[in-house]
Amino acid sequence: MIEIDGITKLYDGLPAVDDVTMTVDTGTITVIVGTSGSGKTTLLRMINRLEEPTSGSVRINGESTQAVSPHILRRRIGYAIQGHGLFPHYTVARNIGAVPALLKWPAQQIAERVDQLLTLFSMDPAQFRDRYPAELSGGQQQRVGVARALASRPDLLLMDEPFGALDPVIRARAQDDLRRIQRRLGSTIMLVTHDMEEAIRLGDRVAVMDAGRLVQYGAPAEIIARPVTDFVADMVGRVERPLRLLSLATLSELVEDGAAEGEALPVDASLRDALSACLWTGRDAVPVEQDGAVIGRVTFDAIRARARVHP
Ligand SMILES: Nc1ncnc2c1ncn2[C@@H]1O[C@H](COP(=O)(O)OP(=O)(O)OP(=O)(O)O)[C@@H](O)[C@H]1O
Repeated sequence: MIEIDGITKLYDGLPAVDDVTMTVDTGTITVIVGTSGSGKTTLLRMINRLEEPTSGSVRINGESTQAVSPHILRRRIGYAIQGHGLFPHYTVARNIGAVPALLKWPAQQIAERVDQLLTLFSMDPAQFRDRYPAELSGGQQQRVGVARALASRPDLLLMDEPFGALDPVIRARAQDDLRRIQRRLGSTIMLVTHDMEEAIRLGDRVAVMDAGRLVQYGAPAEIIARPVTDFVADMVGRVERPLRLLSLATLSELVEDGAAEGEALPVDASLRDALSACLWTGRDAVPVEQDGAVIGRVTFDAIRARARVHP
């Protein structure tokens, strides 16, 4: 568990981060979202002490970050940034194994970990482990950057706009990969973005920052349905609220007995996908499949009822 208690950072007497208190549960993704200059990066960098707080404290699994020297702390906390920050003269394997090597893991264990992570990120180890960063695509470099940050099984992974440089298709895939890998490894992740769509897609919890303050902290559905300030409502996008809610729910919630025409959608597709399929093909319902067999349908009416946000 990460406990951030009354943390503040002043630059020239002005607060970049203003008295933020929040708790992050182990094994979850927390996304910090806000406009430019709202203090997201400064908050993140105070957790691994790349910035020292003016006041307040951070505890990781009960231990104050001030009780550990910064360079030891940073070996325990993974850090991934936009543009990946890979060492250009190291191979992929050496980049990923950099922190385990500092921690003096045996070579065999490092090699196994490198191959395991490359495989998790859908990169064939035999093909990629000996390449240099310049021999990878942008999306592959970004995946190696995240693999490197996860290599030593850190207590916590901090990610600052990790997907900022990627095109929308690769970005969506990178988000799905991260989610899948985080679930698999049980990692605790804090991720900064200015993109509410990304926050909702990735976050178990979303922390909205405005002018250095934490204005709302909750599950994505709660932020969408009950924004506490106009600023949060604007960040969510008032018009898009029902669509965002639908993107959080899967067909499994609304599947019912009965037949429907046309191509089936998988039971773990989002209700937003089902709505889109209904609108695109003019259907009142779509069939739902699981393991290759149709198990029922989801109706347009049920989706519409589910999307209503009660004021
Ligand atoms: N080293 C510094 N010296 C002075 N002011 C700083 C410094 N670093 C950040 N700031 C100021 O602190 C505020 C918060 O910056 P921060 O980088 O944390 O915001 P952010 O939400 O991450 O923004 P962005 O999305 O643009 O990266 C800004 O007003 C910024 O100008």
